[in-house]
Amino acid sequence: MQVNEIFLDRYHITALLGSGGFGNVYKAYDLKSNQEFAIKIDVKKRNQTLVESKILLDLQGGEGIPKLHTAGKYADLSYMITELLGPNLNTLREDRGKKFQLNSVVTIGCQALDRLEYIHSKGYCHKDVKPSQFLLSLDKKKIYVCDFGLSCKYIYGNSHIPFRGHCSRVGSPSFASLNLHLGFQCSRRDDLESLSYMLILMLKGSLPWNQNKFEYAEKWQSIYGVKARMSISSLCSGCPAEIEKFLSYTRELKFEEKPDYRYLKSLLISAATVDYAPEYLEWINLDELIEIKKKSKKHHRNKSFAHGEKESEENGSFGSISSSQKRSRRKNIKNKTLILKHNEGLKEGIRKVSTVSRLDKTAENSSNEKNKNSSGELGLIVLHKVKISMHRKMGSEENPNECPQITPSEPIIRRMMSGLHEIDMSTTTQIPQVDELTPKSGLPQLLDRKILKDAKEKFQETEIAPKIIYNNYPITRKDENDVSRNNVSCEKCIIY
Ligand SMILES: Nc1ncnc2c1ncn2[C@@H]1O[C@H](COP(=O)(O)OP(=O)(O)OP(=O)(O)O)[C@@H](O)[C@H]1O
Repeated sequence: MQVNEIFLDRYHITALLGSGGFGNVYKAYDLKSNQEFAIKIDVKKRNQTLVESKILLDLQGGEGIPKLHTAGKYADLSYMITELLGPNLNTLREDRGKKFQLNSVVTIGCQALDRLEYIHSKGYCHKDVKPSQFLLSLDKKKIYVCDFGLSCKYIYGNSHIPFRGHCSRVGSPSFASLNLHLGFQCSRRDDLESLSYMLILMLKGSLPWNQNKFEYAEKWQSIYGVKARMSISSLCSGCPAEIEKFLSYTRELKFEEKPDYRYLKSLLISAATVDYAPEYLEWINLDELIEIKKKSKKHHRNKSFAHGEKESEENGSFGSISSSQKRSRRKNIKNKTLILKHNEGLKEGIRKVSTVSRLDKTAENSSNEKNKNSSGELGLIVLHKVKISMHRKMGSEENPNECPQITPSEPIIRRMMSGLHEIDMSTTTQIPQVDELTPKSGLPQLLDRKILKDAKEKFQETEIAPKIIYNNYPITRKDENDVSRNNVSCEKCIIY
């Protein structure tokens, strides 16, 4: 196939987009529909593209999965025609000085996790996770995953495939998990370990085992030697600590274990800088980002309406809070305070808690944006840093009306202490009740000294960072430095 040829009497080949182990991918203009497509042609004549198109068909409908237009055989070549996408992350990385900014890596990582979770939910492992398999959408705002040529089923019906050794090693050795190097059967964990290496590469600009050029025959062995010997901390040196945790977690997963995608995502979010904006990608300018956020807010609002939630449409309204509270909220933004404030209308629990946080200029703009449009519902808040801590005391003698922090109710603390990983704050039973949060009630009855003491010890002696989920938004991060005398433990959260 050559550029300028007409394929199937219909597709004018306009450029070669990429070529890999199995075939070439071309950009083509469809003379019939006047649309552009990507055509993958199996130059090795092994029908690999047909196999891939069947997997892609199974995955259709998932976010960030390229739409399959058609597939078939032409002479002895198999081909697959899909939605045209933008550049892959590896080309982009090379063009941008080999690295991406931390916050871009967080967005890429979160979206890649979503894509992998979706693929896994369909019973497949991708098996070749690396930056060149992740493509940007044409507007460069979203990450797609492509190339299912090596993908395989890990689950049939409800049964996980059995563990097997002595498997042939395929894919890219640079991103292969240690278990793939050892010839172990691929399962979900391997995709995630590969994703860890991809994140490290995007943050650091190189991987230690790629310093030397190895011959293909010795590549798997030589790379394994470096990868297996190197400690996780040296491999992740220069990266946020969360990346180290990310890699450790993925390496510790058992063959059949279902990965905790939410936990991994919350690690990434915690690694971001304070001014992180969801969906941030360094090549998108700020105006576009605000547009994306507005759209997602609108989407969320529509969803809230669909669930029958009442919403104030008044501009500048914060739901049911009073004008003095609005003023104080604005003041807090101005004063750069980081406070989770409660208001009088706590009957609806955490939904009525207004979050005030001033992080930086971007965050402030976003806060104002939110002030104009949203109902003050926590799930809608973007770019806000929130502190949720377990306080013995609510308010203070001098200012009893001030309620600087939320006190999780006893069941929440108990669940945290029992080592439970997730605390779902979106269900009413777990939302702190009015009485517990009313400053006048003084010490919340349920939080007795013993519970606080035990919880404190538990948090200090272990590395447990319980996840607080609100409306499916993971909002957790344990902040070890923030354990003050009166606090049991503090969770620094980013709600996104
Ligand atoms: N839908 C698409 N739109 C635009 N470019 C694409 C598309 N699909 C693939 N490409 C480009 O072609 C490259 C190779 O595609 P793909 O990974 O599917 O082929 P492959 O032969 O399996 O490659 P490899 O052996 O390197 O994994 C991608 O990295 C990407 O840059």
